Amino acid sequence: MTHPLLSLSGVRVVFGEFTAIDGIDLTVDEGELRFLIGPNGAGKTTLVDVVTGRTRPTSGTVTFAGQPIHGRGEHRIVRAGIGRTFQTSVVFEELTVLENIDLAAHFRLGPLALLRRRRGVTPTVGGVLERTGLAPLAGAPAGTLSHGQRQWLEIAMLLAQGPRLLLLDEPVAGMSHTERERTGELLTEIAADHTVVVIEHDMEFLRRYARDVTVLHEGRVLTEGTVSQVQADPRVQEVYLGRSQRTATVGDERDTLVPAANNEEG
Ligand SMILES: Nc1ncnc2c1ncn2[C@@H]1O[C@H](COP(=O)(O)OP(=O)(O)OP(=O)(O)O)[C@@H](O)[C@H]1O
Repeated sequence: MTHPLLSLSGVRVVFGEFTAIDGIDLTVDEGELRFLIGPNGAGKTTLVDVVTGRTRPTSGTVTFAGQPIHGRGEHRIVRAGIGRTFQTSVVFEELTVLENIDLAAHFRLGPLALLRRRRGVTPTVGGVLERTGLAPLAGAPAGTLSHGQRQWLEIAMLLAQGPRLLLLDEPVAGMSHTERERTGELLTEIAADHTVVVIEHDMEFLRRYARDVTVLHEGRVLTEGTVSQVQADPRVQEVYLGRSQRTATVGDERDTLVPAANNEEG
């Protein structure tokens, strides 16, 4: 039986005169790999900001593992077991891969744990290095990593904090084909023992690795379902294709959904 790990109920976020999130109800069950999609400005990042305590909801509730967490600060939410990556990198470039992961592992435990930090590779850090394929690069300064390796380092830093829920913001943006494949495999593997929510624009990646998808539009949940179901939904096509007809420029394929007829799985 599945249990909701994360529940949002009636969440609204208003910035001045602008309503970025307009009454969202959303449930993510323990063990899910959920993709969150939607055109630019749909409210995806704001939603993640609300869950992670970066933005306080104007109204509504957020419950994690049965506890209300809306209104808690970011550090407390990390300690409760929610971790996120950002669109922009947060690694310390001059520190090695190992040092970055080690710092992240101690961050959740608080300032005293950081001060008492021992030299060497703890079992947690060693396990994360192996899992993310970064073990051979443990001694390399983070500043020397490729774009893909840096993204894996950020995922490794999250894993080192031992979260139950990971929120990943566009993990394959800017990656090569090979790096995307490796990231897809890594996400699938991480989802075997974590709950994972991924914001992603890359539709090829979505078709390949997504199970359940929630589509946001103008601060609301437009629809939810499997990749095939949401691709076949005329409202989803309208939102994406309507938008791309109005604003897309040549080469801007980020938000283009392939129509259902082209969906091999459908
Ligand atoms: N601090 C803020 N103040 C005012 N408006 C904001 C603020 N943060 C976000 N917004 C607005 O809220 C809307 C939703 O933004 P959000 O970044 O959540 O969308 P998104 O779906 O993540 O888009 P993208 O795919 O472009 O990242 C946008 O119109 C954005 O301009």
